Amino acid sequence: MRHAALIVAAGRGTRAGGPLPKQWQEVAGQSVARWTLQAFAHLDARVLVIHPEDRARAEAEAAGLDTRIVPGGADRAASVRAGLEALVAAAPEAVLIHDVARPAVPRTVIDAVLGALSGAPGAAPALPVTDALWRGADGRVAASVPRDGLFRAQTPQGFRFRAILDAHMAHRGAAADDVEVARAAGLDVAIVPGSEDNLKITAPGDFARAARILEDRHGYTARERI
Ligand SMILES: Nc1ccn([C@@H]2O[C@H](COP(=O)(O)OP(=O)(O)OP(=O)(O)O)[C@@H](O)[C@H]2O)c(=O)n1
Ligand SMILES: C[C@](O)(CO)[C@H](O)COP(=O)(O)O
Repeated sequence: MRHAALIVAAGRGTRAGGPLPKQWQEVAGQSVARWTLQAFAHLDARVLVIHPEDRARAEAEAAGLDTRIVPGGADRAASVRAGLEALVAAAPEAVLIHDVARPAVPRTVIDAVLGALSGAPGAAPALPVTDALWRGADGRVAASVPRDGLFRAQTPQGFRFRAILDAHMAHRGAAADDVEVARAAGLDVAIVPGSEDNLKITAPGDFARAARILEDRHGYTARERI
């Protein structure tokens, strides 16, 4: 087996709100989690890391997508570690670590990350910051901040499997993402072009944005699909 997808889905989606954690809510006719798993259906293997209470729902959403489901941990890094450990026996050459909450990740982004791994042990998509940046204090602009060289990080963040497994096992403390863990272990991470479509559903308004992107891309509306 060559390329595996590790989808982290053990979060509770508190900022997004709603009756269920965001990954189990529906956008454009099916759950966020199913859209995300389908985006990686062409890879050789998939691991979905979940909260233990969500197993029945996860099994239903992953039906037919040849996905191993494993319990995650208290924070994102712990969930990634659980997913990496589940892949040890399969020993893929590369693993793409992705937020379940990014259901509209384009195929071009996935391909760019995989392609860049031939030249670096890590690769991740990002978008350059284009707006002016300020530091604020007490509701007032306190300073302008140079935006040169700043990027908005996305997932999937891809790595040679052994390298990121070792990096996660050695890592202590919190990490914003897997690039931070990789860099702490001395791994070089290439930046590849991200996409505005690859939004992370974080706040309630993001469901509608994700639905618009998926409906435009797939040529139907949620109503037609049902
Ligand atoms: N213990 C955790 C926490 C987060 N995640 C995953 O990490 C990704 C990015 O996290 P975020 O968007 O912050 O999701 P939540 O933690 O679910 O959101 P919130 O902070 O609003 O509760 C998500 O796919 C989430 O499911 C995870 O697998 N395990
Ligand atoms: C990994 C990540 O998606 C990169 O943008 C992000 O750091 C995780 O989400 P959070 O909102 O920072 O918890």
